[in-house]
Amino acid sequence: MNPIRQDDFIQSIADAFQFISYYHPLDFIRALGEAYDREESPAAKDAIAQILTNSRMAAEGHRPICQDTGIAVVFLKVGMNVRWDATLSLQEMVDEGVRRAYLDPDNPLRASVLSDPAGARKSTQDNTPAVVHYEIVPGNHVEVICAAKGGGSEAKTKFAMLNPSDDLVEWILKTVPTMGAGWCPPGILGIGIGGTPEKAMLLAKESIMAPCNIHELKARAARGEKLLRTEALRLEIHDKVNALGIGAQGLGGLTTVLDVKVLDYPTHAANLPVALIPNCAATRHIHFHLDGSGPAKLDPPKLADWPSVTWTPDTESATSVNLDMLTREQVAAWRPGQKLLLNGKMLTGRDAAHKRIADMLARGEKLPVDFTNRVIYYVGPVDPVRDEVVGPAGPTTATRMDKFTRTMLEQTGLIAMIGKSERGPVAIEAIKDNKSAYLMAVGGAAYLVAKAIKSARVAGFADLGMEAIYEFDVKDMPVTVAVDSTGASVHETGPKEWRAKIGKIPVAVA
Ligand SMILES: O=C(O)C[C@H](O)C(=O)O
Repeated sequence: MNPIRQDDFIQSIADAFQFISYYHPLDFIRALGEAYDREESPAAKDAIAQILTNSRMAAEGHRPICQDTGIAVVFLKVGMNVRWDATLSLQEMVDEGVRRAYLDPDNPLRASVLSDPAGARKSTQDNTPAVVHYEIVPGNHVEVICAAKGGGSEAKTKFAMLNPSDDLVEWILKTVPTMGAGWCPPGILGIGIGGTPEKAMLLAKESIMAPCNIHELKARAARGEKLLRTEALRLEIHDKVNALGIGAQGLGGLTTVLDVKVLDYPTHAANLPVALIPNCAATRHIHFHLDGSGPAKLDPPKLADWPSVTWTPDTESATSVNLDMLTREQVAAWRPGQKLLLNGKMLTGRDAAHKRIADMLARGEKLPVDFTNRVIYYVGPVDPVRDEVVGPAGPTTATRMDKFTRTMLEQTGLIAMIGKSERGPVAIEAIKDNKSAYLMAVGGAAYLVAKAIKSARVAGFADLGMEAIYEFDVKDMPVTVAVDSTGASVHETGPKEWRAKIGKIPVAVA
């Protein structure tokens, strides 16, 4: 075997991260297309239609599926007979590939990675370092898996050290509803069972690198074939989680998970460790081998393989809203589930901007931006290229902004918010008290949403990069009223309604 050349390895990593930024795995797209066909909840079906349309647009335009282009995760299985023609370490080579991919001038990806996580939280600018997992295996080639894992789904990771006599499925069915919709369902659940706590976590992450194939398991079960314990668990958890009725984007519906993956490992007699890692609607990973014959060749999928679903704004039933003339009375009149098309100017801000605003207000300082009668969009966009005004710009998880909501509504003049997923009790109380509202856009439909943005400028906190405050001018940006001025929330009513409709399985729900 020829040695693996440093530049071939680096180029393969760079190509892989570019490729997965705009191509969903086809198995995932097929599973999502089948979920769309099956879905009976109108709100969930509309959300899946946006995700599918966005996916095809990203594949066509070679622009990111999601504004959160992820943290780079790489699994390497290195054959014991592999020889290298390289001077850099494996971590350094992976990081150089990630750097090239994320700084590619044709399709720059978002720099989401921050150093000093418990302190200054400063962008590393190029999304390095990657998180690399190594295994040394027999053989003379290198097997590589590259995944771009979004922060919203990582945030919903769960771990428990159960007692050996505890019911693992019961724990999962109690836990999934507590994860809300911030992990952007429909997606995949990865479950790692056994080993030690860190081993269970790694198994859960590794499990979601496999293709969606639960339909094959179902077919085998229907033929009466005997399934392995882990395969039977996959089927049981898949059906029972979907029976919870959480649905796409937590709006209530038939499909919450497209697949469930399980990997296990022997464990100590006193322990039953279990890790749960969800993968979002922007599931992105790719697998390839290197054997010294050159860089990896990645086959682009054909657009004809995407389901023929095309979402367009519903100008007939949706209410057009002029943000430039918006009044508190109009906001108070919106009702849960109402579809809106937003027009005019909005401000943006997410985690770092909210923290800084709260700190400035506490010190009695003047903010750089006037929020009076304005709407804020929780987003961290990708930088624009060519004729774009902004890159993909889908919503970020709103619950992280809950603790700032009362301050924003009562001290800045803000009148409404846009994000994704549910709001927690603290935010809902603040919304009710201030007769405000919370609107949701579809997480994972970032390129489609960005097409509604007609101009963008940084309005404050420029040093925060993608977390700066922007002003967007939008035309027909699609959102749904998720919490109205009375505190009614579609994320509570939707899943409850669909759980009752599906409701055949007696499960313990938190
Ligand atoms: O960082 C983002 O833009 C989104 C994040 O992945 C989230 O889902 O909250």
